[in-house]
Amino acid sequence: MSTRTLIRGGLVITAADELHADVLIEDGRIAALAAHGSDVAAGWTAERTIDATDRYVIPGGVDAHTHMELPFGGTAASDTFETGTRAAAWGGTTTIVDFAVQSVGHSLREGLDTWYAKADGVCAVDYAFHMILSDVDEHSLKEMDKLVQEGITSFKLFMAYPGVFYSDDGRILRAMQRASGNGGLIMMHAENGIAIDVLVEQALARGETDPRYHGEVRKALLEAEATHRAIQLARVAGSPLYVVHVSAEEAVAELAAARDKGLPVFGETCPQYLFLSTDNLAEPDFEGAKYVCSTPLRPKEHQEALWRGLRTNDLQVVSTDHCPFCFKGQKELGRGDFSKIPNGLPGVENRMDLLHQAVVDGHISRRRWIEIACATPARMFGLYPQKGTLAPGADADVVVYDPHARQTLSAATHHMNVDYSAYEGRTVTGRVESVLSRGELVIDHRTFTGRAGHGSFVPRSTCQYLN
Ligand SMILES: NC(=O)NCCC(=O)O
Ligand SMILES: [Zn+2]
Ligand SMILES: [Zn+2]
Repeated sequence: MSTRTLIRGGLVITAADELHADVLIEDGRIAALAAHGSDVAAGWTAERTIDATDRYVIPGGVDAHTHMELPFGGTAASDTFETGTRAAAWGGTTTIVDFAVQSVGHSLREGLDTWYAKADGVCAVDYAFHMILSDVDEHSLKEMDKLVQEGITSFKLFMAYPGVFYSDDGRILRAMQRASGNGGLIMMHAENGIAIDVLVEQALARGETDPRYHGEVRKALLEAEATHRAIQLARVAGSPLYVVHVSAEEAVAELAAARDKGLPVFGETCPQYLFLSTDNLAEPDFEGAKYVCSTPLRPKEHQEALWRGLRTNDLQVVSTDHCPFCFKGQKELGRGDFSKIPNGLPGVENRMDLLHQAVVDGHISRRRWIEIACATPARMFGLYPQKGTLAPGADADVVVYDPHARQTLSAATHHMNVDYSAYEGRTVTGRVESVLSRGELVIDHRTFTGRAGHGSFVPRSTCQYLN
């Protein structure tokens, strides 16, 4: 049976356009858009009408970098696929791309099947997977081809974390060569992990154990060096490259120089690098542990380069790298030794609001907000135009957004399964009011009306951002 929903009276914003239009949804897809008051829109009827007067009507957010339940440092990220996708819905994100993990000594298949099982039947919104390569060998290189066919079209490699996820340059080059043949996109955690481990050892030997030293040893120059090296390896392999969680001004400069040469090199940053800094890492009484992630938070001066990169398109995507660990019992594992603090910050619920605040603050335009948070991640990872835009035929993943509401971000009110907010007490302008996922209301005027299991796995095509 056909179900029709009408969203009346809002300002529709996509990466390409802003239009005062009504949106007709039928059978989980956008059926049509028509100007308010037009004969076409006036003729529409529906079982359900949502009043979006004085509201924005925007595509559901696409968060291309999350880690639900990621095992890390002897513990695991505290959001499950159930709690994490519910929090995503609250924050106006209707698609996540999470990272399935290949463990050393195991196949990609085993890792991917573990992630399918974790997510199956529990997600509130749609999800897709990238694959983390931790053990590049002949077998896993062949498996990459099969995964691309299966809709897992991007592969993350780590120049950091020796002994865990780390790949040396030879393995990275081989994976890039394979990706250049099968259409996969290589995503890079670009930090010189071998050098960082030396600096960690030396810092601890000097008794420098507080969280702030996490930021000091993970030097901006070592992010820039790894970014430069990854770009050169990708050139040699003839593959495109997407650098994840860029935080250092010097790394942005490497990306900009590569892009000036016309190379297919892309960069992602995250809200924590745009809004937080080493000042947070230096908070007393071990509070700085809440802000330990890698790449690390940088001194405030780096933020302007990130905003500029987002405006000039040297950075294309803002994802969260959502990887929450509770302060109690998880971050605390690193009391007395910063290198034992599990790395990662919560944020899947906050991204759309923080980026709207960036619109209010004049860093980016409204359309650029939608471009970096919805449209480009969808195109970068082969989900467009099913996701990331509002156009006939697209999935009806729609957010009704109140641009005037004021809210104070806090662990007391957020829905992520983590006992602190990285943005505690920060007041932002703008708030998600209602959210549809494939035409189903999952947030209805600030009430969760979704269900675990509504979210489906979405196979992806290859990168659509190259041309
Ligand atoms: N980013 C972070 O600190 N934790 C998650 C793992 C990663 O993305 O490197
Ligand atoms: Zn990473
Ligand atoms: Zn990550």
